[in-house]
Amino acid sequence: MAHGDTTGPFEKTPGWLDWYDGPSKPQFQLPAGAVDAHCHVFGPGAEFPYAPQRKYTPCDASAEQLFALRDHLGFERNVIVQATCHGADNSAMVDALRRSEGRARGVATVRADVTEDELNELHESGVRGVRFNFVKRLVDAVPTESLATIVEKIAPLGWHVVIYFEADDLPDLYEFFSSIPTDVVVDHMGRPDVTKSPDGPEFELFLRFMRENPNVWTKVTCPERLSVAGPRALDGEQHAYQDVVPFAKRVVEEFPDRVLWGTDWPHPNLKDHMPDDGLLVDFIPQIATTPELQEKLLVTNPGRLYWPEGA
Ligand SMILES: O=C(O)/C=C(\CC(=O)C(=O)O)C(=O)O
Repeated sequence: MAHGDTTGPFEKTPGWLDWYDGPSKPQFQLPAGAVDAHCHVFGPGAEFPYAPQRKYTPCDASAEQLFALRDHLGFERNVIVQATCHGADNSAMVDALRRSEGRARGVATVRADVTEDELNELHESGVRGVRFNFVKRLVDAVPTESLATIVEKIAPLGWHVVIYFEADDLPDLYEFFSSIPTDVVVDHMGRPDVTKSPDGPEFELFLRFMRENPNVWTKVTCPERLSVAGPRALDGEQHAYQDVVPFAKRVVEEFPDRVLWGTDWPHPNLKDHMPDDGLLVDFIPQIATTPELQEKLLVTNPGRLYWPEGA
């Protein structure tokens, strides 16, 4: 695939899977105003170099390519999340926000010594949150004291905190997460092990975390990352990732006003397969089964968090 060769001066991580070229048109018609609330841009590396401390080197995935996918799938807007391969240099993401003509908001990575001026500039470009990543293969650990400093700095701007962790780590992080006073958005339902029961103790802890903390939201995203048994969103499959459905459906039904959905394009670090993004959109009606739930998941909820002033 041609796009996989465009890494500029960088060499991709061996075995890297490039994003899917020529995705199908979804059969599911997205509601007007739908937001892809979790996606990334990578580079292009020749223009926005990847960070020296990165744990992976992706293929390029530019703002233009993201916006073309948005239009193809039928989304109106994007939330672009800073990817760890760019470290705390948000310039590729900010450049994409500036080019989006108000149709994208961002989630940045910042360090504890970030200044008020820098935060104001990020805000002006469309950033509305910061991401704290606890996935060990992606980042080196940052002390929670530094993260608490960041929270103090971003709270006056009305921003929220996106947290990315694996289910095994929730017990240790539960108290810290519960202490965050801003809105908190959990990536990918806290990455449950879907070979376990959705009614078992591991997922119950995550549900309890959401019940006890009304400021906590979650993205019911990444079935392609969480699924073990498939089937994969390829070759026209309309019932992909059955093993993830009970988890995501349960969350959508219990917390309809605190869920978000996104493609996760360009799907960093998938090892097994690269999904057809059109078929990924067709996953949505399996987990949000009524027009009311779909409207909240795709339009109302991301609107409240990222465009509270109105579209
Ligand atoms: O795209 C995601 O959400 C998941 C990622 C990558 C990531 O978070 C990052 O690079 O910042 C993953 O599990 O490798």
